[in-house]
Amino acid sequence: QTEIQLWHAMGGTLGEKVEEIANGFNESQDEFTVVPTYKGNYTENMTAAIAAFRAGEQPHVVQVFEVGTATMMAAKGAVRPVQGMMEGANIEWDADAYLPAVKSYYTTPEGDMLSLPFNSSTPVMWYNKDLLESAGVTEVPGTWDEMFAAAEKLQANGHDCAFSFGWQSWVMLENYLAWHDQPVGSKENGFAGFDTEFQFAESGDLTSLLQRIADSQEDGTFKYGGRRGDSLPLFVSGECAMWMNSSAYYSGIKEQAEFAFGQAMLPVNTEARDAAQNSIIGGATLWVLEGHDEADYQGVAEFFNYVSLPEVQADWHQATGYVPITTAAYELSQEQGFYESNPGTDTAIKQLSLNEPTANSKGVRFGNFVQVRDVINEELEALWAGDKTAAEALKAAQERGNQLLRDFEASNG
Ligand SMILES: O=P(O)(O)OC[C@H](O)CO
Repeated sequence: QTEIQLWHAMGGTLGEKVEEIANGFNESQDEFTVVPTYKGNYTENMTAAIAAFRAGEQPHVVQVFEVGTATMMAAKGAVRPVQGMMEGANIEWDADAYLPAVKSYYTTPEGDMLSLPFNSSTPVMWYNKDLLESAGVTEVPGTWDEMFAAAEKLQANGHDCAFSFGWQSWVMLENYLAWHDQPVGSKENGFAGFDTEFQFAESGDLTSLLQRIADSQEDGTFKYGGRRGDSLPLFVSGECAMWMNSSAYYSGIKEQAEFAFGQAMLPVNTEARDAAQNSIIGGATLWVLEGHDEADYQGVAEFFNYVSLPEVQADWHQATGYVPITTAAYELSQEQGFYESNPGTDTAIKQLSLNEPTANSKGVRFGNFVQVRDVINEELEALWAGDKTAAEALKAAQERGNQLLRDFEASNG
């Protein structure tokens, strides 16, 4: 049997689920064996794969978060585009089966799919029903003013920490701007060319909101809990009543929370609850690396086809909170009554498709974005620590980010 190496970044229950999918594929045929290996978080996994490629020891498939898209696109010669691989393989495959909001993030301007959507998510607002109810918050906050009003009620009820969030650049900057139909950067957020510049520091309402959040640490309204999902314990322990982060924390929250929880759309920063645009995806896709025997790619293509099967996708979606990546998997989940039995679990997909995406809300594609995210993290941490104002932090992040964009452009044309 031919082994297909798959490097991924899914820890805990998500990792177990990846193993389950690989086993399912391995049992479905007898020519190929997919071997999944957990390589750490998204950045660590991507860095490991790039280093392995240079050493000629790369896996066939690597899971890369949406942030690494431009970097992978620029790695010509290292990456085998999925569209060509699938069409060249001996399988029946339909690129149109994938949800447009998901697929468009990973396609070339010519419409060719570069990597396989596997685990796509979007940030939602997780809330502790028990805490909100006992504080007399009868409606889940839909606007930022309502968030702060809920915080007052929680405090009056003796409860500090109204909210926290994780993946802060993704949730509070990239998605905040898409949700309010404002640009993160020029050139359609980088989709129309690498000669783009960041513009996020020019959003007056984002600046004021971040300052308001930083100031609200004083009375315990907001509590910063670290990067990525590091603040999950603040929510599942019941310390913070609301938590904005990926829909893909569903399995972790279900497993750990000893209270009734729900998920709702992100708050809007205006009086009008229905003013929201649409949120943008996150999560990751599967990229195929060059350098293996030609026959191996038939196995990769078969595995990708298996991963995309309605029943495999629907099960993955329902277990994890990642959105169903094909229309058929979404419809199957509806038919199975999953959303009726688990209210709120369609929040992510509804929020992603709330409106026809605009140039500001179809996604972001910036060079060196893994490094830019680090810069944004550092600057926002300076804001939470009280070392900078929101305006200073955003301005510094924008200037440092623009330098990274220019470096990327210089090395990739
Ligand atoms: O936790 P995930 O997998 O939904 O990913 C969150 C962010 O998109 C990562 O950039």
